[in-house]
Amino acid sequence: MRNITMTLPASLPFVMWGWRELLGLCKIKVVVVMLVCTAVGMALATPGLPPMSNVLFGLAGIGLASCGAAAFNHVVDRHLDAVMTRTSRRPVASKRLPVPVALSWASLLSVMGVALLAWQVNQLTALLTFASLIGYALIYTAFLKRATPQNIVIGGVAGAAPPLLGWVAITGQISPEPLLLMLIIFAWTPPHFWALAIHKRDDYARAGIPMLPVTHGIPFTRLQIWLYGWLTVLTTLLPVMIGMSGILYLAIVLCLNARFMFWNWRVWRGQDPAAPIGAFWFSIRYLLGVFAALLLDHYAATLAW
Ligand code: HEM
Ligand SMILES: CC(C)=CCC/C(C)=C/CC/C(C)=C/COP(=O)(O)OP(=O)(O)O
Repeated sequence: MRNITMTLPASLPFVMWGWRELLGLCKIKVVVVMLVCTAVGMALATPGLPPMSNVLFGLAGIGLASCGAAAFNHVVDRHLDAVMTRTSRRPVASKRLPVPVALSWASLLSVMGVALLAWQVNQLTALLTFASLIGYALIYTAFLKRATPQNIVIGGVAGAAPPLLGWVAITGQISPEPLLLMLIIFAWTPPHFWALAIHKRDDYARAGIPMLPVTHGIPFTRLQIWLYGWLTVLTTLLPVMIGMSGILYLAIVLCLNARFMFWNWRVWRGQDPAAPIGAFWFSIRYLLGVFAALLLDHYAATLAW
């Protein structure tokens, strides 16, 4: 008895420390934004409210699988992460968390996420989520990231999947509308990431990762951000063109697009060294804004009926 009361409080800090490190593998903030995009995909899939059990189990399963994918990324990239200042303090890169523990955690989250989707949502959502997981954790992280400056463009397909996953979790089938939402995130990924890559160019060069600013230089990357920025803006107009969203969405998105392109223009001009990191942070608020506008417009139209 005495032993138990002694060991329990003594082991508590270890347990707490362990959970903090394990959560640190999950890229929680990125996953939360992905789940917002997933939830919007779910909402837009049906005129009224989507079935609550599909929403809850869908978000839980997709969230767990995304955290699992992020944890695999920490394991696969540990040697690269250790070299870059931005990532060197990560749990596996800094050797605070042993690789087998991180691998078990990544596998547990991934299996739980995909199994939950197959069991409580539908097979197609489970399959597409599994494909996104493999796309990010294996194809992007283990191969593309080290192989080509187009890594994030191709790998962006996996990151762009959340609205499709959300839609399929409700309807059980793939339709053009969620593919269009996916296209918005796909086009947005290069301005989102390359802005950060310009800011952290030396980090990527030191780690030998062929990101665009390293292989083709910063002026060329600035131009690509400007061009992909315009492509993103065009994709955000497609929901209106196909009658999926209305005037409220258009009004909000025009304002967001003006601000987004102002940041991208500042990056393109290349006169302000703080512009790339500013554009990176704005890109996240921009994406959240576009998806919030889709949601708002959808429910405003439903209420008007
Ligand atoms: C292949 C596609 C993508 C690449 C290469 C990429 C890259 C990155 C990188 C390198 C960071 C910095 C992370 C850090 O400092 O820990 C970041 C941050 C972030 N990304 Fe992305 N990203 C991608 C797709 C996405 C998608 C699809 C979303 C959401 C739908 C997203 C949302 C975010 C958010 C919210 C942050 C800020 C995290 C924080 O505050 O710590 N990203 N991204
Ligand atoms: C199931 C599903 C939807 C999976 C998607 C999983 C997921 C968390 C994607 C995030 C995209 C992202 C942050 C890429 C950066 O990786 P990086 O290795 O280039 O960045 P880093 O250097 O910060 O690790």
